[in-house]
Amino acid sequence: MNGLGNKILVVDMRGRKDRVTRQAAIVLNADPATEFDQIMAIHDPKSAGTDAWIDIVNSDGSMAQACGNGTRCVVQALAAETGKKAFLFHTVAGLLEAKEHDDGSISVDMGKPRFRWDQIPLAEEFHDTRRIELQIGPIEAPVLHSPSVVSMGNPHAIFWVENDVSGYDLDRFGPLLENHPIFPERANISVARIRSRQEMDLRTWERGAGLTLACGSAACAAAVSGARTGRTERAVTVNVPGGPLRIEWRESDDHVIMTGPAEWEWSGTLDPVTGIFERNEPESGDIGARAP
Ligand SMILES: N[C@@H](CCC[C@H](N)C(=O)O)C(=O)O
Repeated sequence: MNGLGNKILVVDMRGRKDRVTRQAAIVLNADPATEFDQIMAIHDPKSAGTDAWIDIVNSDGSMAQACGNGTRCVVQALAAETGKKAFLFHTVAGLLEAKEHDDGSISVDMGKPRFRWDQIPLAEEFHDTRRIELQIGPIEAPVLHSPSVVSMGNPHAIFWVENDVSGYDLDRFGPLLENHPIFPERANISVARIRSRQEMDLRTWERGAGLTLACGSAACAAAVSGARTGRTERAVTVNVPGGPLRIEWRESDDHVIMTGPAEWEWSGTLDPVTGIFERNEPESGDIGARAP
């Protein structure tokens, strides 16, 4: 599936006790036919009242705590299978409520952002995470500097820029910043350009996945950071290379709600241990399969 071009493999692990292995992720990502940004592995629920436990695996085989676009894909797959519209998922980061709307768009409650330096986490204490001392490029004329940092369950750094976000060499700076010692668990690195108090453009170098066409949790992180630094309102459109996402940081309960599309592409049979994969014929009726 894809969520605004974020390439997601939704893997049905229900009824099994094992998990998708790191080896399977690496094997799948090495094949252009199955390369992906994230795997969303749907497991049987671990607690009453929830619909599923979700494991999130990046294309380098590392585990992630949040994936906004992938969660929308899971909602669409399960909604197509069950006819249900509303879901409650469990991940390592906690509970996630999500629903499919009548127009096919999907909203995910991404929970509360966390701002404390040790929640993100950062390697050293910063009192104000709206702007931390971090820069890349020549000292006198840094290319990127002073990001806002926030956890949406996973760590994000948002660098505010003045120029077109596509002009920044994230292929080069992304890996350096992702692995900067200030981020002990690495971080997702984004550049954001404000268009108005209701709109911004965003490009993201994802931890464990590299440059992607969309990163839902980064869009939430940017929206929250925009509002927190006085750049934007609490409800914004975030344009990522794959298209727009609607983000609202609700005042009533501090939760961040992300709304956008998901799209089913193809299906197949996967051995989640070895990564051996066989693609199904189109229209097989597997979970998520939709009539064109
Ligand atoms: N594409 C995702 C984020 C996936 C996880 C991230 N790379 C991490 O390791 O934190 C999204 O849509 O949020």
